[in-house]
Amino acid sequence: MATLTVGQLSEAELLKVINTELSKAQGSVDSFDVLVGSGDDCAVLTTSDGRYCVSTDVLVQGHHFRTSWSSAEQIGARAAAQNLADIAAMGARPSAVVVGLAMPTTTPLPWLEGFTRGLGLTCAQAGAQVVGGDLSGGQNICVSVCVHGDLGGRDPVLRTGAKPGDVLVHAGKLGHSAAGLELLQRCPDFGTVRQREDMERIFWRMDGHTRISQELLSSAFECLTAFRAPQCPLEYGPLLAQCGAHAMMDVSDSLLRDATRIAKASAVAIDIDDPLETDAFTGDVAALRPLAKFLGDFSLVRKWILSGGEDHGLLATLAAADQPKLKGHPQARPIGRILPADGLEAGTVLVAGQPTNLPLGWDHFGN
Ligand SMILES: Nc1ncnc2c1ncn2[C@@H]1O[C@H](COP(=O)(O)OP(=O)(O)OP(=O)(O)O)[C@@H](O)[C@H]1O
Ligand SMILES: Cc1ncc(C[n+]2csc(CCOP(=O)(O)O)c2C)c(N)n1
Ligand SMILES: [Mg+2]
Repeated sequence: MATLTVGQLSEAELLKVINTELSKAQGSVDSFDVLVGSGDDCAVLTTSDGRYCVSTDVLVQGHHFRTSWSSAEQIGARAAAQNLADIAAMGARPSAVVVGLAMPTTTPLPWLEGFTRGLGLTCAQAGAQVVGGDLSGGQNICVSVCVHGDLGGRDPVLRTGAKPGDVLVHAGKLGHSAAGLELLQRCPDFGTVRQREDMERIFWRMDGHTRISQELLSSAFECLTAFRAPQCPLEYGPLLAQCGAHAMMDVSDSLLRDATRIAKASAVAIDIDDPLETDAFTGDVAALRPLAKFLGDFSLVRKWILSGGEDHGLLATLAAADQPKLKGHPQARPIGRILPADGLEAGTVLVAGQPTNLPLGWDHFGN
């Protein structure tokens, strides 16, 4: 039997499909923030201290994802993850999400089910509930997510608070998503990969001479997964806030570009350690090196870490005296320091004390 497309169902029938997936995915969410959920003109929310963090992020087919590169579940998970990361970046806990979805009538119904499942499960894992949305037809798939967060009585951690003398800390992965993107751009066949072992024959087709090691398969699969559905360590947002973070944001465009944003907003300069010369980046370098070696260019590791985006780790600045509070939380590692702007333009970002000519990272309009 041919697969149904969304154009063969009415909007009300599609909403039933969506709600069935959401109730399966979200059964475990403790929804004390949600006074009225999906089904009316608005949801009604509450927070523990009367304040909300609110943010929205748009994902456009061909610009943020391709259906030939990622499964529907992964696209749903990515849509949730990059929004949830913005809430964590304020030091808050995500509570409720609304989702706008435009799609062509030819979209297979299982795609809608998978997308909803991926989004619902990723929100549920973060303790957030999908409380509504909107459906529309469109030429391409376009997703717009709006996320709300609860500060739990703490002050929000802004981009403006970095102080000279602070330590620059990052929690999460760096460079993985950019490496996954590079793999897909160089060889779109990687879009068909569902498990690690599927990669071996594709690497063989690319280069039958190189021995395909287990390290290469793991490295490539980890990067591909990070690109398709990034995993922000969301719990580090409130943790860093509790430890006294002065400034914070999630790294969406690149470490260099987003550090520049904090530096400009806080009127300071930032010096990032060289990823290839300091222990802080050992995990990222080890994961990225086999893939860079296969692609024949070890300098890609440095470029992916510094100029690659979309891992959605948390970049924060913290007084040096507060850094020991992060002991026992290994994902948060010091990767640099905040300098006074004197003698340097505010917003300057250095790498190992030197200006860098690496690309600043993603810009939708300036690339
Ligand atoms: N179209 C818009 N209208 C009004 N404000 C906007 C618009 N686009 C972005 N902004 C605001 O500009 C600020 C900077 O945006 P930026 O894209 O750096 O933030 P972000 O949402 O954290 O980015 P990312 O989506 O990459 O995580 C944010 O406060 C954002 O809400
Ligand atoms: C098909 C495809 N091509 C290129 C990219 C790379 N990309 C798109 S947006 C972005 C930065 C964050 O943007 P935003 O601030 O909008 O979240 C990056 C690195 C991709 N994800 N998918
Ligand atoms: Mg952000």
